[in-house]
Amino acid sequence: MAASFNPEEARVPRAVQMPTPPITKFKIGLCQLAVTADKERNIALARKAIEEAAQKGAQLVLLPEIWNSPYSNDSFPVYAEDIDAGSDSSPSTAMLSEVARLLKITIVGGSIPERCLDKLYNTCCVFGTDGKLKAKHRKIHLFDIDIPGKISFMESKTLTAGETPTIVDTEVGRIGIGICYDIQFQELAILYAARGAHLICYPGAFNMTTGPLHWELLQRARAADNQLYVATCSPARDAGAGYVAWGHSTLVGPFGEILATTEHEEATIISEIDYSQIELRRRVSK
Ligand SMILES: NC(=O)CCC(=O)C(=O)O
Repeated sequence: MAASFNPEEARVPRAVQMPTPPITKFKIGLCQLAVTADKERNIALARKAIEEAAQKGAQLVLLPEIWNSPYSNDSFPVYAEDIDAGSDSSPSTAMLSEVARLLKITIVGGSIPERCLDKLYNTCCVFGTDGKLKAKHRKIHLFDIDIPGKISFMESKTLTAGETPTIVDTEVGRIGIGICYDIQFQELAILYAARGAHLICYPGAFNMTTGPLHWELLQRARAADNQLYVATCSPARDAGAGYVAWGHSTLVGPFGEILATTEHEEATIISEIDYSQIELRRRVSK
């Protein structure tokens, strides 16, 4: 006998009570950076892009996954920084801290390879308007892929997986953090929504195989399912790199709508976030 299905019993309330954000409307800047093998240049370029975004009114700036180093297992150990050992050991995060403080903006600092004791992580640092480190997210789901003739990459060859979700209260609302492949795991986004996130930021470097298939789809799905904002930021595409990034940094609203996006070249997107849209979304479709 077929089991009967009662949609009323099956229905789970989706609308989660969210905390009142400190600000309802603000501009976000997504800096799609051209990453090179020259770390100092990468840091200088990131600084310039952040300053330009802030000049255009961005109160929150998001950087790409692995923006200070080429995205490769050979590079991760060479470019890795000890974030907890202070600014001398981590010029990349020292720069982020300084610009966040000087410009009084919140920075979700993409990710860099992090060295901690004998381990390496793919780590995102969040800085508040006072320049203080508010949170550190270590990529939980390492990207191991092998599609014959298309793409093969094993982050787990050099990196260790993070163990904890990261949700942080900032001057621009409650933000959940995921790094790239973390976006494939809906349960992480559900958890952030359940904990009252207004926005999930995913620095990410999808590639020429999975980018066209999944990048936009996943961002819109995470935003629409959880009725919140999703922001992503990729490195710009370098067709000559060992790993070719898809680009297409994007902001998606709580209805699953694309609010702003770009192609694959170096670019900074400035777009508005309006958290009253989350309430509206949750009122119209409980
Ligand atoms: N850097 C990454 O985690 C890439 C993830 C990706 O491309 C995917 O398909 O997922």
